[in-house]
Amino acid sequence: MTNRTVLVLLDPATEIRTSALELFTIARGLGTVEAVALAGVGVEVLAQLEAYGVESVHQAEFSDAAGRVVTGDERHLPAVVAAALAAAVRRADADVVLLPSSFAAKEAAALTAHALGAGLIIDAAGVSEGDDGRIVGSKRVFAGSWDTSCEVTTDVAVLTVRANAVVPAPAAARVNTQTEPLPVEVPELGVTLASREVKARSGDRPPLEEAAIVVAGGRGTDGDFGPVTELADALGAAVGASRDAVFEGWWDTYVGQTGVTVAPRVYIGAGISGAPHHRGGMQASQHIVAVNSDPEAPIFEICDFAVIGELADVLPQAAEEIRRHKG
Ligand SMILES: Cc1cc2nc3c(=O)[nH]c(=O)nc-3n(C[C@H](O)[C@H](O)[C@H](O)COP(=O)(O)OP(=O)(O)OC[C@H]3O[C@@H](n4cnc5c(N)ncnc54)[C@H](O)[C@@H]3O)c2cc1C
Repeated sequence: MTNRTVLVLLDPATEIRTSALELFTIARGLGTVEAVALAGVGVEVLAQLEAYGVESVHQAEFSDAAGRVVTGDERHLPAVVAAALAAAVRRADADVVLLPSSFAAKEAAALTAHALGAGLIIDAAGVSEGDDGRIVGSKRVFAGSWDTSCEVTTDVAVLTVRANAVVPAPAAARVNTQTEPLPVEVPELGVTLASREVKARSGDRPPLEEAAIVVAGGRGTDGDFGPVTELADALGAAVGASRDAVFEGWWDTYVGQTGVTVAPRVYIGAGISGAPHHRGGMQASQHIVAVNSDPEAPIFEICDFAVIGELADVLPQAAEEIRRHKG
């Protein structure tokens, strides 16, 4: 491992999400880890940064061109986040910037790379060091049909990394994280932020995009998502659906090429045929389990574990067994 500095975006600064812990875990394998926060971090956040081996945190302090302090929601606009990241890279002489793969973070990553003349990889499923010491991002493309490795040839590499790329793990030893103010001038935006609403997460289920396990139901449920949600809750999984199931009004969010793209550790598709449009949004999953009553269903061609059977029989049995093991 060469002596490089890796910056990780920490947004929000008030809590540490699993996606940030995954990025810190990846960053430790690449070099010295530092975080960039869009506000001051609290004691609890600092304790987690110490546990994950983050040597320092650059706490952005925004001001406008006239020197007035900026503390509003515009701090989260991609152009403003990019200004903070670029300032942090210049100050820390950093080599790598890691961000999660949310839509806003991808835009911020592109703007940061543009400002720094850096190489950019979006939606990496893994980040490593190549034989020549350069940063390599691996990703699945073309609806999961190709695995690619991209080497960054510029001095600075900016990458957004998909959720579940690694299992988050604390550092072998805690560090004493230093906090440092990072003065950032908010750029000329050309837009005015009218409102920003952070959506409350529904129930106890993880968000579909980030979940380590996803259970999805299709037309084969015939409108009864009870067995799907029962298994999901036994596993602590997110619930998804096929587009047809959503168009029938049986669920609200669908997985697929025109829906949400997921790449969990385990994807369970129940009563889903595995049409190309659906596969495009889930084929990058690490393990695919399919439950279908038709032995000829196309989803069986891409799954790791196939269950031929009625989902109303199979899923409750699986949920029961999981609850028993947990108990
Ligand atoms: C432009 C475009 C974009 C699209 N984008 C998407 C997208 O992003 N995501 C998406 O999902 N779809 C998308 N679609 C639709 C897609 O092509 C398929 O029509 C859809 O995915 C099929 O949904 P399904 O698998 O639930 O239904 P079906 O194809 O009808 O499959 C149902 C399956 O359930 C099985 N089954 C039936 N009863 C049972 C039972 N009791 N127990 C177990 N199994 C059972 C059947 O054997 C069958 O395999 C798109 C289509 C178009 C035209």
